[in-house]
Amino acid sequence: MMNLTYPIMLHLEGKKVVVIGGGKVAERKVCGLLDTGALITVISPEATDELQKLARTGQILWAKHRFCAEDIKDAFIIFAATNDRLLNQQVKESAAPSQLVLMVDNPCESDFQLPSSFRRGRLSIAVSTGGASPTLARKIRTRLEQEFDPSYEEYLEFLYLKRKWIINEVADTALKRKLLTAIADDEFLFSPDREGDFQRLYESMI
Ligand SMILES: C[C@@]1(CC(=O)O)c2cc3[nH]c(cc4nc(cc5[nH]c(cc(n2)[C@H]1CCC(=O)O)[C@@](C)(CC(=O)O)[C@@H]5CCC(=O)O)C(CC(=O)O)=C4CCC(=O)O)c(CCC(=O)O)c3CC(=O)O
Ligand SMILES: NC(=O)C1=CN([C@@H]2O[C@H](COP(=O)(O)OP(=O)(O)OC[C@H]3O[C@@H](n4cnc5c(N)ncnc54)[C@H](O)[C@@H]3O)[C@@H](O)[C@H]2O)C=CC1
Repeated sequence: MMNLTYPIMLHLEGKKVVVIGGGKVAERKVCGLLDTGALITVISPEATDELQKLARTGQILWAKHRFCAEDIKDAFIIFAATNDRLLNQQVKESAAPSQLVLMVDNPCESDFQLPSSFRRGRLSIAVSTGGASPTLARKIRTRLEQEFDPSYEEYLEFLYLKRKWIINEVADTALKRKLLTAIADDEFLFSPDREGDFQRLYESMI
C-alpha cells in the first residue's frame, strides 16, 4: 500500500522558488505562484511569451541559461520542469534533502504534487487525484467553480471580519460557539443584508 500525501497551504512570501525550464508546463507552475509573494526565478535558455512578459514586468526573474547546481542554492521549492527527464532527475540529485523538489515527469520520486485549484478571495479549493488523472482533477475543479461562484469572495470576507469580531468581543464561550456556527449558515450566504441579519441574530442571542 502506498503512503498518502499530506495537503498543506504554504505561505511563500519572501521565499525563493526556482523553476527549471521555460515551456508550457513551467509557465503553468509559475502562474500558480503569482500573487503569493514568492521570489520566482525561471532558469531556461528559452521561455514562452507569457514567461518573457512576466520577466519584463518584474514579476519573475529569468536567468537565460541551462541549469547548473548553483541555480537552486537557497531555494525553498524547486520545479524541475524541463522536457529532459535525465536533467529533471539531476536537479533532484543536486538539491539538499530539505529542499522540496517537484519533477514534472516523475511523481513517485517528487516531494510533492500540485492539485488543480482555484480561489475565491480567502477561500481556496484544491483537488488532487494523487497523479492518477490530472484531467479528472481539472474536471472536478471546473465543476466546483460553478457551485462556489465569485459571490463567495464577499461572503468569505464577511465571515472573516465577523469571526474576528466575535472572537475579540464575545467573552461567553457558549455564545461565541453559537455565533461562529450561525454565521456559517447558508442564510448568510444568500442574504442581501448580511450586516443587518447579523445584528438581529446577535441581539436575539444576548
Ligand atoms: C503528479 C502531477 C505532478 C505535478 O504537480 O506536476 C502531474 C504529473 C503529470 N501531469 C501530466 C499530464 C497532464 N497534466 C495536466 C494538467 C495539470 N497537471 C496538474 C498536476 C499534476 N500533474 C500532478 C498530479 C495532480 C493530480 O493527480 O491531481 C495540475 C492539476 C496542476 C498544475 O499543473 O498546476 C494541472 C491541471 C490544472 C487545471 O487546469 O486545473 C494535463 C492537462 C492539461 O494540460 O490540460 C495533462 C495531460 C493530460 C493527462 O495526462 O491527463 C503528466 C504526463 C506527461 C506526459 O508524459 O505526457 C505527468 C507526469 C506523470 O503522470 O508521470
Ligand atoms: N506535471 C505536469 O503537469 C505535466 C508534465 N509534463 C511533462 O513536462 C515536460 C515539459 O513539458 P513542456 O513544458 O510542454 O515542454 P517544452 O518543450 O514546451 O519546454 C521545455 C523547456 O525546458 C527547457 N530546457 C531544456 N533543457 C534545459 C536545461 N538543460 N536547462 C534549463 N532548461 C532547459 C527548454 O528551454 C524549454 O523551455 C514534458 O516533457 C512532460 O514530460 C507534461 C504535461 C503536464
